[in-house]
Amino acid sequence: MNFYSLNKKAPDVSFKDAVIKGLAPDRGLYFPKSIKPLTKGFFKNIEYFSNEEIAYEVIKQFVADEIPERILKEIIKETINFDFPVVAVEDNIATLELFHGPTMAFKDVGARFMARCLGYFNQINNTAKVTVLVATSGDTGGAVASGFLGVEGVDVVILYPSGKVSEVQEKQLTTLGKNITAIEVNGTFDDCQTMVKNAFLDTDLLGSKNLTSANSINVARWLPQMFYFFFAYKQLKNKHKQIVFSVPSGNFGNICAGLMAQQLGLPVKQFIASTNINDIIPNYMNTGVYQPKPSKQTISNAMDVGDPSNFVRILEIFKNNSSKLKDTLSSYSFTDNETKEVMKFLYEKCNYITDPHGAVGYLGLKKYGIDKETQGIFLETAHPVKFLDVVSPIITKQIELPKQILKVIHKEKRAINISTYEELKAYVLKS
Ligand SMILES: Cc1ncc(COP(=O)(O)O)c(C=O)c1O
Ligand SMILES: N[C@@H](CCOP(=O)(O)O)C(=O)O
Repeated sequence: MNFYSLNKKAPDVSFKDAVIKGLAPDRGLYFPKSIKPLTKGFFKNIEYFSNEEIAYEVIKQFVADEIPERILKEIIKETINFDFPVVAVEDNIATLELFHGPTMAFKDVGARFMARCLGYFNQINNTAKVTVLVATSGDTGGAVASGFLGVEGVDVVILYPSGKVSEVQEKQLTTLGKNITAIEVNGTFDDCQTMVKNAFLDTDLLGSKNLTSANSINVARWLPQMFYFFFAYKQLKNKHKQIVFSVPSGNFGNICAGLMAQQLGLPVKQFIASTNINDIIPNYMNTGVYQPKPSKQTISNAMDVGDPSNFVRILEIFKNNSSKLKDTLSSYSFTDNETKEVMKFLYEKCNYITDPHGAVGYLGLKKYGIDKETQGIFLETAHPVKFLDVVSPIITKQIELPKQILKVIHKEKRAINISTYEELKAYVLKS
């Protein structure tokens, strides 16, 4: 399968080249040339497929023959070797828990898949060292650090906004060492993301380094995020109800993967992009004007994004037809107070502890309105333990630290402080 740049000023590339480049030379995101729906038989029999078989069916057209079937199946097996349960929360509302992986956030799936694809391509090409640049508002960094730790021939540089990630998130991305370096940026997530994008245009860097991105910019990070929408569907007892997914959204890669799953034939009535007060897309849906803004700090910090990268991919799926987009996508924004109130409600009335991002997802379903003909599913995108300072006072009890967190929480943070792109460039050039 070939991929084209959404800026339409760069040549088409194969899956392998899209993964190795990350971003197209014209700064556009790559998008698949075609999307072929899966067969009716696949959906009819989905309950009888293992998660690995489902993931293989979903991804194979995009990877095509660039990774042999046996190796792709092995990559998938290693990527998704944990659970993705759908848990009932109240009548007609369930949550898809995406936090059972090594860093307890949904990013583990994309990061592990991409690390293995890149490792395979490096091995067959005998490529010189690759530098993976990644910007994080919280969870991508930890997942990429864990997914790429010790991968031969790959150095990872993670940029994160100083003082704007949780303690657990910071430990996950700053303590692993080896081929992983953390850069603490005096700025916002958007500043980090802009620095990463600038690096891809910098001829000095491109001349001396093989750079790629492990943000959802990269198709091997983004596309596997389709898998768990199918895993959720497989688990639904009543598949005749109308399905509504609410996806807590920041950079919009995850919801865009859900919309891709729908293009493959997954029967979803509506997607809801639920955001915190960083409301660029809710505003776009109301006004038709895309107006990026500096991001504001919230308790759902991983969604503090003021210029979501993937919205261009969403527009492309709908061929820029805003009425078709509105038929399928709704988007609502919620304040921190609303989020805290609903976290308390869910704990006290439904006996379910959400993290602040999942809580925003739940609020989205409530605002949309779920009746008895509908099955609402909100994505619980990270484990509440990643946000102890927010969650503990709300539920007024201690949460036990799981083994994944105990592994890093007492380790020493190591990060390089920078404020400008020039400092990043100097670091990458000398590394
Ligand atoms: C816990 C959590 N929820 C939601 C999001 C938003 O996801 P996306 O950036 O794909 O919209 C993130 C960021 O990746 C996250 O870490
Ligand atoms: N919310 C993200 C921001 C980066 O998103 P990505 O999916 O493009 O990597 C984070 O947690 O870092």
